[in-house]
Amino acid sequence: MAQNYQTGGAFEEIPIIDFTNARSSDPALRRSLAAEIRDACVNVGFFYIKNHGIPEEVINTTIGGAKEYFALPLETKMKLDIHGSPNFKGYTALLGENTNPENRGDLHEGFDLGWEPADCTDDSQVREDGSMTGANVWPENLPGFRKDVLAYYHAAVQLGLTLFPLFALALNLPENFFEDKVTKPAAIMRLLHYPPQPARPMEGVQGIGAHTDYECFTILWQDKYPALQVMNTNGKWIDAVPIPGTLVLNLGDQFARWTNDVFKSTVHRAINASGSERYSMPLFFGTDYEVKLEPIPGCVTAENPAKYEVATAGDYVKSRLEATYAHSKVTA
Ligand SMILES: O=C(O)CCC(=O)C(=O)O
Ligand SMILES: [Fe+2]
Repeated sequence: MAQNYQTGGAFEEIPIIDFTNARSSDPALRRSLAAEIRDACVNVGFFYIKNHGIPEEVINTTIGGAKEYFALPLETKMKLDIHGSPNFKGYTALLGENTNPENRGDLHEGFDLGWEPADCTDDSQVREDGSMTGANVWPENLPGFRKDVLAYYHAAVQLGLTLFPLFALALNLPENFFEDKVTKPAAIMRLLHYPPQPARPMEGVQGIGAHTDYECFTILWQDKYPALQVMNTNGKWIDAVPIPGTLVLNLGDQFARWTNDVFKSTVHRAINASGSERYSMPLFFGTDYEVKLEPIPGCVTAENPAKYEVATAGDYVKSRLEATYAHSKVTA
């Protein structure tokens, strides 16, 4: 059935959506929340989640661990260099990543991990179901770091799983439409540290260059220092100012491809001009590796003909990650 996805003009602000009713047993409340989500996804591609349900304590402990980790000597951190990882896990040094090919490198350092059980202490339980999965790597001599980071990872994954039925409703699909497509979600989490941008930054260097995310959606925690900016359809940068107690959600390219751009994957960047050290934690929520991103029913119409080649979700993300890290790859 053809659907009418009305889009408004260029957005000037990012909506705040209250998730108190996300798990309500009342279908009318879930539907009303889905309608708000739909508006945000069709017009903005970004929204804040209020009452997201992840305890502050879990967030604070994980960020405390991130600060300790990034304070380690560079030499120690480089032992887990992401360029030595077959599955994009481990440490990215300053300028080690280049999200916008027109730039020269991103002024942040990062630590990347994927799924493993919350209480994992060895690698025997690691899942092997696509080339981005497989063992995480962990720093030595940081007691509690693995457990603390995994506590946030699993809380954010649970929040992500709550979102899929709402996205399905937002697309006028049955609530369980995505259920069999996220049985072992390819969710990649990053800890990010942005040093203050110098007053006169090197040309082509930003905290993170203008880009779209690669997966279905990203759940982002950001600290109190403003840096994130989102581009509206007029090419104007809109500040995604930190709002205490909220998370930022943005859609990525998997969803844009899957919905034939009915859901927007919006360009964004971060520039830390605050003068302070800034920390953030994105969790990129992809579907199962082998899911084919074929246009979702109702998203291809005479007015909105198919725009994308069908790709496998995992292959698509992998090719984008390879391009991101290629600029600093050390070849033997
Ligand atoms: O740190 C931020 O605010 C944004 C991070 C981001 O866009 C990303 O990692 O893809
Ligand atoms: Fe991003």
